[in-house]
Amino acid sequence: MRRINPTYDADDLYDDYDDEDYYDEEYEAQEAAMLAAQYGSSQDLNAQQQQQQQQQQQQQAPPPPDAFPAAPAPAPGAQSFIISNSKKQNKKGKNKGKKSNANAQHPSQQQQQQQQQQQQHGQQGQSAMDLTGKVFQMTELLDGVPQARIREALQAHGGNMDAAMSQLLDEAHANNTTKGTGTDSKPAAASKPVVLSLGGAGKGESSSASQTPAAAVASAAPQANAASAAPEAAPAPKPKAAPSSRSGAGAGAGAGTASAGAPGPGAYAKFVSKLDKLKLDPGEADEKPNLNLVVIGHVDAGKSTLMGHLLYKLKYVSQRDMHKFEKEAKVLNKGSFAFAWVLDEHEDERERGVTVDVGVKYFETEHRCVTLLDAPGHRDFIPNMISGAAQGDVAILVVPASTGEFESSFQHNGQTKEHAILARYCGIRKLVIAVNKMDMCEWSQDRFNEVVESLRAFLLQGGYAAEDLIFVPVSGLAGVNLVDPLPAGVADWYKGPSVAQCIDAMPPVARPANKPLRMVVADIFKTILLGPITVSGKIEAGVIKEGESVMVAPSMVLAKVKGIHRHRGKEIVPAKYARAGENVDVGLQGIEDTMVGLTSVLCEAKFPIPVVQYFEAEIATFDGLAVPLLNGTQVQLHTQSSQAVAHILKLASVRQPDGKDKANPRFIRKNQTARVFIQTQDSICIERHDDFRPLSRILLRQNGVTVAAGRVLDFKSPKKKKLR
Ligand SMILES: Nc1nc2c(ncn2[C@@H]2O[C@H](COP(=O)(O)OP(=O)(O)OP(=O)(O)O)[C@@H](O)[C@H]2O)c(=O)[nH]1
Repeated sequence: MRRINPTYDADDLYDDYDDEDYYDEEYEAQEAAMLAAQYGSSQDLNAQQQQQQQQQQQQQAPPPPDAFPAAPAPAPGAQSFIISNSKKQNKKGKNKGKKSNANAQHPSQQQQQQQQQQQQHGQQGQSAMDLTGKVFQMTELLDGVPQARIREALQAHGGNMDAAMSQLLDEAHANNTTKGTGTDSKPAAASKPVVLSLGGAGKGESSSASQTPAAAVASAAPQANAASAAPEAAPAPKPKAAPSSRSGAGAGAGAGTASAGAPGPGAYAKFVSKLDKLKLDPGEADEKPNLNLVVIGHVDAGKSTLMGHLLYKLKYVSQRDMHKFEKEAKVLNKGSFAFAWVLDEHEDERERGVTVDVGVKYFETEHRCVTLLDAPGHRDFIPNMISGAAQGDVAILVVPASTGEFESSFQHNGQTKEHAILARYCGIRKLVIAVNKMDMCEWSQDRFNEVVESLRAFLLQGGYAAEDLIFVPVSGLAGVNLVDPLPAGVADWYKGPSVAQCIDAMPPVARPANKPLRMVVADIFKTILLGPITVSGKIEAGVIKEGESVMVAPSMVLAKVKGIHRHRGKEIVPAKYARAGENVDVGLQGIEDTMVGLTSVLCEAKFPIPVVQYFEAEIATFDGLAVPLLNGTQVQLHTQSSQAVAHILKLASVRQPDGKDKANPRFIRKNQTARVFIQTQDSICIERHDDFRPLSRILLRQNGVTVAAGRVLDFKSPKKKKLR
């Protein structure tokens, strides 16, 4: 990811946001239809799940093949909740630690205090039933914190759950910091992170960094037999927490389990229902809605040239710079790439005439603030394309109309189809299809129609709706039909909008501001104003605020938001907050640069994103799957926020042509729908589909080919048969 010119803003979708719209049934149905249309199923996915679960109960799963490779120990820092060990935190931690020690040494005092608080509580009119309900809710969110302590905190705050939760989290951080220092009297090394002990791992459990895969499996799946999970591994510690039962509200996530960051089912919804009640500050008035626009298509289709020329026409590139690009491109014998150089800034890209990384630019149309993401077309750089598509709300699919070029871009190995399908799986619904290089076919209406018909049929089959597709004839090189409508005499048969008019008319995509914060880091750089750790990316959910703490997953360190920059046209505008849908720069303080990386997720400190190594998923396999998937097959797993080496731990079931699911298949062929258990080599940040769909999507690739796509159903490993 490259930020080409720092910044211009966008946004505001909060006022337009409607949870019902965002999670609409129509969308749900479309996704299901997409799977069904392509992969031969029309069954309701929930019904399938239930059916599969019943089948599973009836048939005991076989043990995994002996050949299944044992996963290496998780990367240091992964799966652990760590907070940075700043001096301020140490100090706070000491004080809190002393306070809680004092409490522990004097239970009678504690009781007296409790009684006093109960009296106060009674005076405040808080019913015992209310309090018990709150204690129960908070127990779900704060795994490992004794109920008595939760009750005490609630009473101290007059039954205010938010205040009590904050206090308990603070205490946990402080306790943890104190533990990290060894004793109160010895300050810790300033930069050494410590494990947050709130949750199951708090009392003497080892951190996940040192845990064996077997232990991880055992902890992740209480039903699994720890010994059979990985027979060669070191003896597994007895699992202490049932991960399905408790949330990881930050916390919860008992560090040291395979599902360390995985809250139990329902925890997300509970947390959200609490957040929903919070009135979000409407903040600064936003002028124009933001649009994250990704440009995709086969290599050399003309993506960078088209967008570079569009930016030039919109006056985002000066004539002086354009002359410079033309001169320099000619020197390299790449004169025709001058407009592409607006976006392809790396020397390497310019010399090769190929986009490698996602180029990012910001511009405005009359009604939209656009974050432009120019994705690479070459198949070697599909992972980068996925990263760009994951940030997009809508896409421009560029296809060359020139004879032979369209055909090769559209054939089996061409990236036109692959990009379109990947974009759909990344959640993009609306496509502007720029039928480019029309100058090379003399603006022939027949050729345009031929391209449109072939593409339309494919895209409809691939899960796009007819009304979400707009086909526009253009010449990126000549700059025709980019901003102004077609001049008379060029292609009088076309009466539709130009590319810029299409962009301007794109409806903003609603994003949930009232969900736990999730911002996937797409780039890291240094800025003078935001400091040495500035990250950028799209906020998928929630709100990020200046001065507040965010959790950085998967290293699980707390960082302070030093500042936020929005991009508005050519300007960078400091902001007090930014919310879902915006693509912003955020300065982070109080962490080391090693704790944040590309694809890290900034999240709600009280409800971080799950960090897991095992999950159950529903997948649909593609034509590209040359060799059937077996138990133990290795794949490259891509999510919006992570890439990881992964293994199909177990094939749980496969959809039959008659719509029924067959349990425990021996293999899965191309174009089938299946339920599988997956293990990743390193911990990844991911959500359940039922919790937060945009971050639940997965793509599986093998040898540079996308072989399947799907969604995470739950965090668990398959049942294992007991070894006799
Ligand atoms: N004749 C003609 N050539 C074009 C047009 N658009 C792009 N080209 C040429 O196509 C070649 C590739 O253009 P790029 O813009 O680099 O293509 P791209 O799709 O961005 O390529 P990657 O990002 O590497 O996948 C260049 O030589 C362009 O000049 C067009 O409308 N007409």
